[in-house]
Amino acid sequence: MGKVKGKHRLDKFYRLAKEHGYRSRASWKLVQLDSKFGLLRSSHAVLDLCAAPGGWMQVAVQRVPVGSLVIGIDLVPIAPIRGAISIEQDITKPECSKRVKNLMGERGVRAFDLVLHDGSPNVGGAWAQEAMSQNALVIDAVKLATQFLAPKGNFVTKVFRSQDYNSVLYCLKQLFEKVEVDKPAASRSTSAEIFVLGLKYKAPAKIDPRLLDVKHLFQGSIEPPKKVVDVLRGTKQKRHRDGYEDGDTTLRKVSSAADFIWSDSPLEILGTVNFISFDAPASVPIKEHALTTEEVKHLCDDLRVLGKQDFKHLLKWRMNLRKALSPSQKASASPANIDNQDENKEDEDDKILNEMEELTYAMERKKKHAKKLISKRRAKDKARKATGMQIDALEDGYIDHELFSLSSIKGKKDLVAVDSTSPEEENRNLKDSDDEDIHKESRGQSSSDLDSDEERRRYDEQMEEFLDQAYERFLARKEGSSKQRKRARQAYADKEKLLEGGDDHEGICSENESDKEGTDNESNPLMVSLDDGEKPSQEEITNKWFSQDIFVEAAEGGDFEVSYHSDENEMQVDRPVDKKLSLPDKMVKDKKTSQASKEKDDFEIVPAPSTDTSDSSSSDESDDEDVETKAEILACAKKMLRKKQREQILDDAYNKYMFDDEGLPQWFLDEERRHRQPIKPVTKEEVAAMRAQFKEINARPAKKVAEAKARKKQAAMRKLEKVRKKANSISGQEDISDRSKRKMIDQLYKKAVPKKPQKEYVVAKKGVQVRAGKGKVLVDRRMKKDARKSGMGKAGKGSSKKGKNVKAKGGKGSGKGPAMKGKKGGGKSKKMGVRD
Ligand SMILES: C[S@@+](CC[C@H](N)C(=O)[O-])C[C@H]1O[C@@H](n2cnc3c(N)ncnc32)[C@H](O)[C@@H]1O
Repeated sequence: MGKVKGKHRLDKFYRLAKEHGYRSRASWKLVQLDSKFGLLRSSHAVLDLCAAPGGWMQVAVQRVPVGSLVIGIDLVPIAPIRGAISIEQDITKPECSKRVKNLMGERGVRAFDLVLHDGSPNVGGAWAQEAMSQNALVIDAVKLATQFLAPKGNFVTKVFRSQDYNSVLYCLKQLFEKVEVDKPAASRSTSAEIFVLGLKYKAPAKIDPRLLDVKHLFQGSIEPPKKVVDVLRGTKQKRHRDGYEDGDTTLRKVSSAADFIWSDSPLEILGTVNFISFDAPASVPIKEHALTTEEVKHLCDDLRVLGKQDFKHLLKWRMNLRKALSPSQKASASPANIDNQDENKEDEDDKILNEMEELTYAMERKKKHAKKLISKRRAKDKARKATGMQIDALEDGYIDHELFSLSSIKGKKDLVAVDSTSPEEENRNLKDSDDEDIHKESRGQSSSDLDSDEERRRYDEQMEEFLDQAYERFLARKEGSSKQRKRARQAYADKEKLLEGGDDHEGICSENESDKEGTDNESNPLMVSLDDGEKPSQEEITNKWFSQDIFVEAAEGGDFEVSYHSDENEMQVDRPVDKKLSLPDKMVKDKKTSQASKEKDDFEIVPAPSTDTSDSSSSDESDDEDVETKAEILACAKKMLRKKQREQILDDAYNKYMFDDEGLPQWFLDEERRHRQPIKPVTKEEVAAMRAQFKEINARPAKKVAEAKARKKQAAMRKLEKVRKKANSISGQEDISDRSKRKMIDQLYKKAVPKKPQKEYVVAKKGVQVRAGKGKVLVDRRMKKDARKSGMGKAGKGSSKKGKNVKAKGGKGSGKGPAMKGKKGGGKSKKMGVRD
């Protein structure tokens, strides 16, 4: 009867039962039922039917209130259990109830609160027969329960899944207010057993004898409606943990193997039965066939526990077997083909289902990924805003490769389109594309992280500030060099001349462009073929570079001057003296080719700036300057980190002097430059604090000093360790008294620990001069007396060692005693040791 053999028998509950000293693993079933329904804690009298070897009895004794009666009955003797009475009887026999009644009389118990039944008939044989006798035994147990159960008492019985199960339920429902069905975890899923609980016995005055008559009861068993389970999608259906769906109460539904193999609707059979039997004579050749492996037989044993793969396995077995047993049927169209079609359909359904599952999973993954990206981006934006830093364009996910790809510009038209896009349009485009970017990102594509207007503005401001500072530093260094200023002014005038007659320069560019126009229409004008036979000369490159709008506009605005040194092969951008906007020195580039320029006359030759002696000022001075500037910048940067302060600094940057008024007299401009210095956003104190920080960093001990200190510390530790060992050995000696041991140990430690230099107060005699050396403090008499008094006060208060010492010393050297006038001090002074 679904008996488990071999290793599987010794499962978790078997081991647990052993550990807890229970006689059977079945004990755990009652433990679990009791935990769920709370049966035992309120039961003062328990009758356990079919109780051997006594596992349930043990649990009952443990869980019932103290002094309760627990009686166990079984066909076989039960070894004594403390707190329980066991009877050797057949529960189907009338003697059994007599014995119980006698015992009840003896113990003064009128009825039982709980009747348990876990009986299994000891009849080996066919399953159906066994199930029948099992259920008959259940009814015998119910009979006893009706005799001995107190009103509202409970009844627990084990039932085997079979056709009679419904009848048992019907019977119990007549007798109990509530009927529950449960399969505790300790009950093996492979077992057909299930537990039925009759709760709150109705205790009817009269019971219809037919209700407890097995023949009568089981004859009228109702055939439950057939319910076909789609076994291949079984996992999607709601599982009935108790093993039964509503209205489906038949436990053992059997189909013969022959029926299953030759049926036209195998899936229906698999869905309706829970056991495929090989007992019928028609199934014998199937059973003996090589294709019917042990695994198949095992699967047929209980279809309820099978999964989708198992059912597929059975269906495959059926198909193969059909082919093997009747090859003629293979060709015939009807049942086999229909089956095949069915199976194919199922397979397809399966595939679709699997695909759908995979798709949903993939979509979820993508969603998660997109969310992650967005949150990452937000976090970065936040961090950037907090620190006021610019985007690190090289970071992953922030590069729009297309944006910087020249290959995306297919022809001149594209280039014109790029050029002609106004900043407003660009911003609009950026905004429009922002949403798209998010979607792109969510699609896992690389997208550019475009700056917001705010960031662009900040970037421009910072760049301008940087340029301003660089130019101011430059001016500060150059100030005083009137020669230089003169030259700059000269350069400025020359530049104007250059611009006036600069048509040639432009002409070259336009000529070059017009030359190529015909061919450039279809090619990217920004991409130059490397295979071109004629490479552009350095001048051409230079011309092209400086012909860009930005330089022309800047030159027109007088921001800087472009000049070209053909002699020195140097191209230079000169800064005007009276403009703050300047380009860094790096703009001066070395010319690599030494090719002579044909158009050298087109450029004004400006001598390279001579190295001023004031520039080569001492390195100390420049270092100081650097530190000062660095401190200023850092102080400023520190302020910029805070939003409010940053906004304040930015606000202050807007003022009425922002724009250079035109037509102002030169002397006024000079004065302005000299006297109207911008107010720095940081105070002197803040800069000083920053400098102090530098100093602090510089003042940190050098590595070697730190190492030396560490070595010293290590040596001290080693010494202490040695002393500790010695002290241990001293304390271990038995022939020395404790006092002397302590003394010796004290001495050891004194030697080991370096002494702190003690302060020594020296009291001078009147009119005698005393030299106070290192560690000596010169005090007058009054002070000395005060010190002694305070020392005595302490000593008087407590019994501390220190106090005592001070007192003793004070006593010695007090008043007119010899210590005061003593000759030890050479008549000139007396020394008095006072502990800190
Ligand atoms: C599964 S065991 C019970 C285990 C028990 N609940 C425990 O925890 O140890 C089933 C018991 O029912 C007993 N049994 C079967 N038929 C019986 C009957 N007619 N009268 C009494 N006991 C019976 C068997 O002897 C067997 O010991």
